[in-house]
Amino acid sequence: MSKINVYSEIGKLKSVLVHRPGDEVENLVPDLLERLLFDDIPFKKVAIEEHDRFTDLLRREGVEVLYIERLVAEALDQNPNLKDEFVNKFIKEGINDKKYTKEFKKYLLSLSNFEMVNKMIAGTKKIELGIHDENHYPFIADPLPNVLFQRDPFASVGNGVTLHKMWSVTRNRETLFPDFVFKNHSRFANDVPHFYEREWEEPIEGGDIMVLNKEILVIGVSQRTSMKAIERMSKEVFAKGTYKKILVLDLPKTRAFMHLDTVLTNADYDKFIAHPLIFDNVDAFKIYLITPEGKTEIKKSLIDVLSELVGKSVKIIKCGGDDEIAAGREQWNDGTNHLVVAPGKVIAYERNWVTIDLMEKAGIEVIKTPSAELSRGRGGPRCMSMPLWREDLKQ
Ligand SMILES: NC(=[NH2+])NCCC[C@H](N)C(=O)O
Repeated sequence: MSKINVYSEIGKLKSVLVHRPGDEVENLVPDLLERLLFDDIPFKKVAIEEHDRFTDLLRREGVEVLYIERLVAEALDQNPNLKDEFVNKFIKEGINDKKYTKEFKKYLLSLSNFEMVNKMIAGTKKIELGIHDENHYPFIADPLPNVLFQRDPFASVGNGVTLHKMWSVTRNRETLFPDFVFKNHSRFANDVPHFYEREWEEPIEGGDIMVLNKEILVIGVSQRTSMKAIERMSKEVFAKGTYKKILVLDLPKTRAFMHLDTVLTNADYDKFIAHPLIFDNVDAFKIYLITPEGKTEIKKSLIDVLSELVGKSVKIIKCGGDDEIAAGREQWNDGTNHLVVAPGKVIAYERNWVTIDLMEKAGIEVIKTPSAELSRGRGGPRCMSMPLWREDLKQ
């Protein structure tokens, strides 16, 4: 039996991967925010409460919630012989000053597997190891606050996964975790085809990958994902998967278009949520179709192309509606970024009430989840989750 089954964005969600926020959010200071790609410092206690609420809502929908930190620890428990190599790899990629390698390794190995994985995510300060030196940089290894966004380091595509080369140095270590889990955890090992590898050169992130159905993917070329990466991935999915077409949206390369899912998401067979930016910029981006025969530019409007691909006339719900202030505010707080739990049923940040109202009027059922602290990292319910199993769609 296959271990991953994600052939759409909307099929009933059965199993999802997340990360419960931990000490990493208390290892953020203003000077580090820009480099670590986190926009503010969340209040840890409330961020955890909000996240627990989010996962409770998922469980109520009958979804199995898995935690990346637990899966990595379990994979290490199951394969004690691989621990040394895993720790060496983490240190090699994460240590800020090689001269502390020995101390840092000794420290990590003194922890239980679960504590160690959480520590790798939380970051380690020099003072925790009793180190005081002339270099005032406080961390032996930086925190990884964006592990919260399990959408990005890998993506489930059909029965396989793409393991990503991340655009930023700060996020690249995050992919060590899913890479280890898919290769070694007994639930997945040797049974999940890889359509991309973290060692490959060109960047690609999961927020840009939309699984439209069994044969079509929609992928954004964005600040984070390059055309070359998509072309390389296309060869693998065409050869090893069920895929026949990739629709590529070549978006403007700005932070507002950080990932495709910050401006466009699917909510039902024929419904998408989009930010006005995507329509205001239609002339600024090109649309391509990649098939096994090659890449061609498509000179049609996005709505027409999507309607053709899903075989129905597509309706777009505008994030923030026609009020440009509401649109700007709600997109900033991930108003376009919903997790679909079943066709026409989504989990959304409750603060984005203008967009929620428009979705409800369009017949979408919206489950609201709190977001005062979670939204400070610039990611919504879709960014915080990676589906591992969705029921297949009745076409
Ligand atoms: N799929 C997404 N939109 N993820 C959002 C990631 C946000 C994160 N702070 C970053 O800059 O990488």
